[in-house]
Amino acid sequence: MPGTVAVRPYLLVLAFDGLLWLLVWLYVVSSGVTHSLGTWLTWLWCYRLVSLAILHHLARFINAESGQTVLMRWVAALCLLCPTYETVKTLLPVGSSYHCPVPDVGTVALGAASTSIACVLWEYVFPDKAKGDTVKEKKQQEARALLMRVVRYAAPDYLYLAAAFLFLALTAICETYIPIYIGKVIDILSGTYEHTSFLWAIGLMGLYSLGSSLFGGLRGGIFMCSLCRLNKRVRHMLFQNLMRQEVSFFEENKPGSLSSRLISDTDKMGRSVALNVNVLLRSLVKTVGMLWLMLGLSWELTLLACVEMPLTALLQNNYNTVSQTLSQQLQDCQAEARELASESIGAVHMVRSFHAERQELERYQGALDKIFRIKRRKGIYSAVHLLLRRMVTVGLKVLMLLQGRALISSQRLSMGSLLSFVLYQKDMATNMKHLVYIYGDMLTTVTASVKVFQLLDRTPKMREEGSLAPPTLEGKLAFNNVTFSYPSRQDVQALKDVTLEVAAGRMTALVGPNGSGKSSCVSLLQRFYEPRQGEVLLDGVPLRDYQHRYLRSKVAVVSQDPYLFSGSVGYNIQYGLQGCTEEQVKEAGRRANVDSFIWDFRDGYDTDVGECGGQLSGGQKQCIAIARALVRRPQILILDEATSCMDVHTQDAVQAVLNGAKGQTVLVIAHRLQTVEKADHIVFLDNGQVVEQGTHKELMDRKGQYYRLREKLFLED
Ligand SMILES: Nc1ncnc2c1ncn2[C@@H]1O[C@H](COP(=O)(O)OP(=O)(O)OP(=O)(O)O)[C@@H](O)[C@H]1O
Repeated sequence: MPGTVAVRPYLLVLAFDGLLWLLVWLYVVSSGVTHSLGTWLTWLWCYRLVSLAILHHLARFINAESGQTVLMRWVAALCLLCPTYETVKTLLPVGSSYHCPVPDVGTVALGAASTSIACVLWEYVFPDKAKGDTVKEKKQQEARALLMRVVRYAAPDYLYLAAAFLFLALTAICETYIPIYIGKVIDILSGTYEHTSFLWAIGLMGLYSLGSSLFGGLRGGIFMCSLCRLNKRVRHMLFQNLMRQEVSFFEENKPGSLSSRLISDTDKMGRSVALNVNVLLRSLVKTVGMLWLMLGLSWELTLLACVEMPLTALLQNNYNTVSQTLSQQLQDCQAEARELASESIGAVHMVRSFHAERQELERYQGALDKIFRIKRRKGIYSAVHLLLRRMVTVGLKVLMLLQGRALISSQRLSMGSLLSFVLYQKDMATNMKHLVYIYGDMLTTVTASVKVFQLLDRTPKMREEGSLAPPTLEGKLAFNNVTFSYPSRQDVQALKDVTLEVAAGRMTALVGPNGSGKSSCVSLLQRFYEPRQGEVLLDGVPLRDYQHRYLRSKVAVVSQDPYLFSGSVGYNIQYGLQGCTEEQVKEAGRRANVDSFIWDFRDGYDTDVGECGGQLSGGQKQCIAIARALVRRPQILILDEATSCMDVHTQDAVQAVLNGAKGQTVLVIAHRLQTVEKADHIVFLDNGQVVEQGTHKELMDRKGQYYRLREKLFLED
């Protein structure tokens, strides 16, 4: 509406509405009808609903294309404001003396003016264009869409919200009436004292104060409760969606920033939107009520008070633009500092052993300096803004007091009324400020919420899982001309046209120098990534055609540095398995040589492993990880240097168990010649390519790379 929408249709609708009112006034004056209040209100509602239908069609007729929605919204507000206002007025004590059957010209004009101002403000804050042209317009649209989305998420709590809004409105109404009674008390005290009037005024003032505190408390409590529920809901959805994402997503997004989105941003989003809506509604109810009461006291002073609004709005709008950019920068810098701190603290052993404390301190200091600079700029802008706003406020207050004095001298205003007015004006300025400020706050929230919603909307980049889950599986794996690059390093090929076979029920070893692509093969077998070209097959069928759950139950992987969750040893062994018995856990533990150390712990399998298994040695963690794989009785077992931290004795014991598994396909990556020698088939990888393959004897006889590099490849036993 502002600036871009033609004013003509609005003027035409207004003129037509004026005509309708004129007919009503003429009819009432000429017929001299008198109705009861209830009948009259029903009549007024019917009349305005009919007006709505007429004006709606008129608006459509005169403005077929642009600005339709805005115009329609304005027409609806214009028609319904008057009966709503009259209805509310009859419910309030001050309005109870009301008996005029038709709203006068002033009320109708005020209604039209308030509707227009409200619509301009609304369109200004939330423009309704399908496509925003400028960055600012796009941001405003985003804010609107976001608000609607948060409102949708809050929908299940509609009963709580309805109660909270009811109490909010009651609080605002009670607060609005307090200054009127303060003014009355002053007038009674400064004029001829009437005890009954004084008691009434004091009593009503107390009653309104009590009501505002009581309803305010109820409103706050209920809002908090629904806010907590909203937070819980959004966090649950976000975590659920994060869990669905592909592995490369977690390589590109650091855990620190993801958990920050999950915890602080969701909280900020819910809190800020809820608070904004809360303040917005309260300010709106109070502003309308106060405007009405202020007009009753003096229209000249009301006009002066209203001048403050556009000036403050202008200042606030400029400040919001700067503040929003700075807030976004601040948020990014804070996330960076948090990330840095958690990385350094998490890797404190590494930092200590490399004597890198100073370096880490400097990095953190750099991040803190950035935050400080942004905060300083924010502070300066805020101070200048505050100064300008104060100057406007004080200037207008002086003008108002001068006018107030003139009104009192001409006996058009009492001292008490001036006091009530000053109290209203102060409150009014705050409410106006809130109404304008909320827009800025909403935009600031967008920067936090947009990221939350981006994460909520993100669909995993892995192809959908298949539906295959055959009852029996042979266990034959094959790579057919597989070429693969990590998503975070697209330009480097980790695997180049790899073709290899892992025979069912046999043991195959992958060997090669560091960075040759062994672990990348394992990652593809786990379907953490998709090959860029070629296929990874299980029993001749592409891996992606199998159900995820099925694959996880048939293929178990043990890595060199297994992750243990905080909890007991038993919990870690049966992690992700449902219906696993204690006997099965212990049996797997026995086979994986967990027994060699578990009984030294007082609580046996109930011993807590500490955060990330920090209370266990590397070898012990590997034993538990092997037990975790064995308890699943997988058809295919993949060991990626899974015994590297174990002592020779433990390695031999575990290896004996693994070798003894009949019919199980085993793919092993190892740096011990003894392990590799025993494999039925050895695949030698170098620089992402298969260079040689065969049995140990065949490869030794060939005297190729395997033969030449074996001293470099294998550790001394
Ligand atoms: N997550 C990753 N993101 C990007 N590149 C990676 C990632 N993991 C490995 N690479 C790169 O892929 C290539 C193959 O690495 P891979 O880990 O498969 O080698 P490897 O043979 O298992 O080495 P090692 O014996 O040292 O474990 C290397 O160049 C490595 O830098």
